[in-house]
Amino acid sequence: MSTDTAAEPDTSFSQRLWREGEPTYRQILTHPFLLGLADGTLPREAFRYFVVQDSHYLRAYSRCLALVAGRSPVEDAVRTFALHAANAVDVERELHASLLGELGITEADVEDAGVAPTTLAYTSYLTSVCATGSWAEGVAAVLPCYWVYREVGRTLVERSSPDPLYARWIATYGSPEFDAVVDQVLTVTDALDVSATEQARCREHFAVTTRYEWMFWDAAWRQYAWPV
Ligand SMILES: Cc1ncc(CN)c(N)n1
Repeated sequence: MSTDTAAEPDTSFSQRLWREGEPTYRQILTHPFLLGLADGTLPREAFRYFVVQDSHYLRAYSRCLALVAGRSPVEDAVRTFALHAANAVDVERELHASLLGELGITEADVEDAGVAPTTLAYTSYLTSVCATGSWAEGVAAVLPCYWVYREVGRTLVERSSPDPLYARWIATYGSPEFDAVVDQVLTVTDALDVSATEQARCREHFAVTTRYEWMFWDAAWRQYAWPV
């Protein structure tokens, strides 16, 4: 195990990663996009932007999961990430297909909208870490995408939203099925055998991709487009 686990024997690796993202996570919970989603006041245009960009994001994300699966030295983890690359993203794709349909957005509209700056920055970062970092770095980089959404889902699901579309989005991430998917990845994370140097890099990736999660909602809220 890592050289610095002895310093914190009762703290799991995933909990140490979470600490790096926690200040950002607290700001995520009070972001106007999520407050609006929960109370039903989120403008449709912001939600449309989000769903379209998330379609682009998930295409890149499933490739990142396939990269993480292929680079795993642990067979169980190969299976977990390969299944997630196919199935877990499928579940979200189904959600998107139904949301896109109800919002009147076609596949052609998604293509025409193109990849917005924040989506490109986030997916480029993920792809580069998953392709060129160590296996553990890849796991740490993809983890906030699972974990932040689960925590947001858990927080919002009790009160849900008066808007049925927003309620459906909340229900997906607050569901026991999504919970189980995230638990699988946390199990892999806590079994990682990482040196102190690698742990530091993992913590940095976790902090960065948690910030990108905030930025992704913020870009939708502002409908941030290429300035030139
Ligand atoms: C940007 C983003 N981050 C996370 C998730 C949840 N897998 C998502 N669908 N999109």
